[in-house]
Amino acid sequence: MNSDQIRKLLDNKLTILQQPECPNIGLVGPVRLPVQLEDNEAVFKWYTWLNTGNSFMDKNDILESLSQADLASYQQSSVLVYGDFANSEHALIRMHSICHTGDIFGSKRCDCGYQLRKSMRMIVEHGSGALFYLANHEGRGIGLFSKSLAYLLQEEGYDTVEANLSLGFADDQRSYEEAIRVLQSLRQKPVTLITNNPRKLESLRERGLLTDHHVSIWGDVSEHNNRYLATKIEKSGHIYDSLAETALL
Ligand SMILES: Nc1nc2c(ncn2[C@@H]2O[C@H](COP(=O)(O)OP(=O)(O)OP(=O)(O)O)[C@@H](O)[C@H]2O)c(=O)[nH]1
Repeated sequence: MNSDQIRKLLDNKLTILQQPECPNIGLVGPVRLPVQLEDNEAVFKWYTWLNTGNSFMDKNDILESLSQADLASYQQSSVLVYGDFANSEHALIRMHSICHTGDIFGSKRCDCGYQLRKSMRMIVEHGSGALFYLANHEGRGIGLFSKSLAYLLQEEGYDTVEANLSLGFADDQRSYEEAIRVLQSLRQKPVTLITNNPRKLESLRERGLLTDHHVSIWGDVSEHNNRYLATKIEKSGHIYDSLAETALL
């Protein structure tokens, strides 16, 4: 197959998202993705995206530069879409920040792995929604290497916020801008966010993308993560509600 044929095959699965004064984003999908969620199999529509870092990159530029771009060294974010996400009246979404230790290894030092699996089940049970998996958010945006250093400081008594600050970072370095652009390309109606984090809510609210409520997600509390969770509430302003109260008791 020659390169023209390859381009033709991929053409309608690759979309360029353009916005004034922002780099183009190449969005690929949907790719059919059957996923095992405990006893149930759910079929998601999976999209990945690439911030081209160059506002003039088009589909051809992206395809032509792929093999030289070393994309494996710079992880890409993606989104799992479920149901009739574009048109449904009510859709649940989760903006999930990557957590190598919690999501992949099942680390008990945080609640990330629990939140990832739980929110996927919630979206499927709800019938329509999307889980954004944000690959440049590791350690609240400080990266995996720095997160391991932060963990060592935490073992010496620092809390999550103090450890980030001591390494020269802000408490939370994350931006939701890219994910919001992708969200807007997939759905125009407001969404309900699964989160306890007021900064996530504010990022979407200021764009008029939110319904007037959110769904909280607390759980998997243990001796290993109770200080981490308490710091979220006490220092990062995570919303303490009846679900938090029950989970953290
Ligand atoms: N710096 C740092 N990051 C951590 C630590 N534990 C977990 N994380 C990161 O914290 C982030 C948690 O992401 P989320 O669960 O999406 O976000 P959240 O701010 O807790 O908000 P919600 O879960 O939506 O309420 C992930 O990027 C983890 O890698 C830690 O001890 N230090």
